[in-house]
This record gives sequence, structure tokens and C-alpha cells, in this order.
Amino acid sequence: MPLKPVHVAVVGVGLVGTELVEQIAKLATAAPRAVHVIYMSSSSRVLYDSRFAPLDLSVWRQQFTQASAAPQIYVLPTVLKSAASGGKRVVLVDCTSSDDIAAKYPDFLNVGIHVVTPNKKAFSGSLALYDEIAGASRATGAKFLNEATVGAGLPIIGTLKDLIATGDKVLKIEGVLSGTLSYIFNEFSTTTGSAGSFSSIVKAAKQKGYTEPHPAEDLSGFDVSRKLTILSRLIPSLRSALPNGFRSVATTSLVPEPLKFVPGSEEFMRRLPDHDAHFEKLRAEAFEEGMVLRFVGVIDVEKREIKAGLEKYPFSHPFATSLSGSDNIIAFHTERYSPRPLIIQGAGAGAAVTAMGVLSDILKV
Ligand SMILES: NC(=O)C1=CN([C@@H]2O[C@H](COP(=O)(O)OP(=O)(O)OC[C@H]3O[C@@H](n4cnc5c(N)ncnc54)[C@H](OP(=O)(O)O)[C@@H]3O)[C@@H](O)[C@H]2O)C=CC1
Ligand SMILES: N[C@@H](CC=O)C(=O)O
Ligand code: NA
Repeated sequence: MPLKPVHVAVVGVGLVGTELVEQIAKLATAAPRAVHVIYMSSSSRVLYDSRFAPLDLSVWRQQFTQASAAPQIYVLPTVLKSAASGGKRVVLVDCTSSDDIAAKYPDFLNVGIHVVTPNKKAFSGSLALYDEIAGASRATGAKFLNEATVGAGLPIIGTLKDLIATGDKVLKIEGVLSGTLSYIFNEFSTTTGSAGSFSSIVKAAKQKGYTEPHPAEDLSGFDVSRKLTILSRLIPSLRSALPNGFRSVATTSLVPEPLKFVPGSEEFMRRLPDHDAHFEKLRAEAFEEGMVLRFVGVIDVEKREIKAGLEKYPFSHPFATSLSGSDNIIAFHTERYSPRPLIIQGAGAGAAVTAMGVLSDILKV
């Protein structure tokens, strides 16, 4: 029986959104077309057919460059509701990092539009919004899926949900949860020295598409504390532990004090080299002790302790020897997976693997 198609509205056709549209286009040529893109927007452009006919993905780039109408996020729930008439399955795919769009998820879910997203904002901020999202989803049956918010395409959220749903007890989750910080320290702090200055490696991480739109979000550790918040809310005993979200996670920031309030990423990157000596001192001190630097996150369920920070590990430790590129590594210590934890490792940032995580959620819808 042919698959019932799912109709997607991609909001945020940036690095991840563009790759997602390309992956959907490739899927259509390889298999019976199950995913139709009916709407796409950036912060200044929007492209869709007034009858919500599927967009022709062989020419979307040209059409999108020519599209000029301003996006209408505040009316989008109503617009997509009309696209869902006749029982069509419609999914809002939020590929922005916008708080404003995240705040609208309940409106989409309330009218039966599913939400799939790599954007961490809605799930790592106030518990009130998180509860509103979960409540709207329960009320209408519209799903919200966010696998790509933690570990990009790696099956982290799905695995944690499965462990809990099958009655296992999670004791501790720990690991390297930032692709950007993994890449930076895998290059900057190695068992043999360093591949370059700190700022030049941050620049490379940005060019490779690993960083958040503003790299300070990564260096502040907030991207990691957001991921820890998202995971902790899936653990029943910690669901309400962070009512105000990621800001309550004990987090060590790597942002140099004078750059703390620099709003633009260009100025931030331009001024970062002024602080290379500080990072080099940290690296060299660790190296003298036979240690490397790695940025890790921990959720200790028994102690109700959730923290993110820069740690030192001996040259023989797996974090020093087995990580490379943007690798994430996450260990789930549970009653069943004990004394050896369940470990998931692989690229944890970058357009291809993130879009894959988003697309697999779309296919689940
Ligand atoms: N890069 C990665 O490895 C990973 C990224 N993510 C998440 O994926 C999301 C996207 O990241 P990335 O693609 O790198 O970011 P980009 O900055 O490349 O893309 C963001 C896109 O969102 C658009 N946008 C911003 N505000 C709005 C708005 N109000 N309405 C419509 N469009 C808007 C931007 O438009 P314009 O171009 O006009 O500014 C841009 O097209 C983020 O939430 C990030 O945290 C998650 C896992 C991994
Ligand atoms: N900037 C993030 C992207 C994925 O969430 C990271 O580096 O991990
Ligand atoms: Na994931």
C-alpha cells in the first residue's frame, strides 16, 4: 500500500534547513514520494503555493531567491491548519534557533499540526512552555519530535525514551554533548600538543557548520546545558527539577569576560584571538600534567545534580584517545546497563547528520 504522504513546512532554510530540503529531494528520487515540502521560509522570504501544492524541489533554490514576501509566523498556525484540511498530515519543521517560533509550538499542536525540530529553545527554557507543548500534543494527538536537539542525528532522545518506557531506571547520563566543543578540544588539546590557536580552531568549527548561529552559545556552555535540560525532563524524577530551564544548570562558561555581551557573531569572532593566550595557558598546564581538556555534561539522577564544564582527563582516557571531529559520546548508566553503561558515539554536529535526525523524525510522523 502506498505511504500516505506527509506535508512539511520548513521554517528556517539556513544551513540545516537547506540540507533537509536537499535530503527530502533525494528521497523523492530514490523511493515513492512520501514527503512533500509545501512551504519554506527564512527571516526575509517565504515560498508557498496558495493551494499548498507540493513545491518543485528541482527548482526550489531559484524560486526561493526570487520569493520576497515577508514570512508570517504569527499567522502560520492558521495557514497550516487550512493546508491540513481533508485529513492531510502537516508538519511544522522549525530549523531556526528562534525563541519566538519555539513559543508558537502549542498553537501549531493545538490545531493538529505536528512539530519536528532541531531547535532546542522550546524544550530547554521555562517548564511552563514545555508543559504547554506536552499538553497540546496530548490533547490533539499531534506529535512533537526533537531527536536532533541532542547529539544531532545520533539516537539519544529515542534511546532515553525507550529505556524509560521499558521500565529501566536511569542512574546517570554523562558525556561530551557539544559537537563544537568536542571538535575544538579534540584539535586544541591533544596528547601530542595543539593543532593551532584556540580562536583559529573555533573559526574552523564555525566554517564546518558545527556552531550555533552565534558561537558564544557554544562557548558559554549554554548549548550543553540546554541539552542536559532536554534530557533531564525526560527522566520522571527530574522532570520538574529545572523550572527555569538551562540557566539553572551549573555551567562553566568559556566566553572571555570582555566578550560576554558582544551581540554579533562577527565582532565576537574578530575579538576572540585577543584571548588565545588564556586558553593556551589552560591547555599547556593540563598537558604538563599528562592531561587533555574536554567539555563534559553530567546528569546525576540520585544526587539530582546537573552540570556542564571543562574537565581534565589523562592521556589514556577514552575521551583523550577515541574522540575526533565533532564526535559526541554519551554514556547511559542505568540499572540494566550496569556496571558497563550503554554508550552512543558519533558526529554530533554538522548539516548532514542534523538534517538526517530531523528527516527521520518527519518519517516517524
Ligand atoms: N548546525 C548544527 O550542527 C546543528 C544545529 N542544530 C539546530 O538547528 C537550528 C538551525 O541551525 P543552523 O541551520 O546551523 O542555523 P542557520 O543560522 O544557518 O539557519 C537559521 C535559519 O533560520 C532563519 N530564521 C531565523 N529567524 C527566522 C524567523 N523568525 N522566521 C523564519 N526564518 C527564520 C534564518 O533566516 P536568515 O538566513 O534570513 O537569517 C536562517 O535561514 C538551530 O536551532 C540549531 O541549534 C541542532 C543540532 C546541530
Ligand atoms: N552547536 C551545536 C550543534 C548541535 O546541537 C553543537 O556544537 O553541538
Ligand atoms: Na539526536
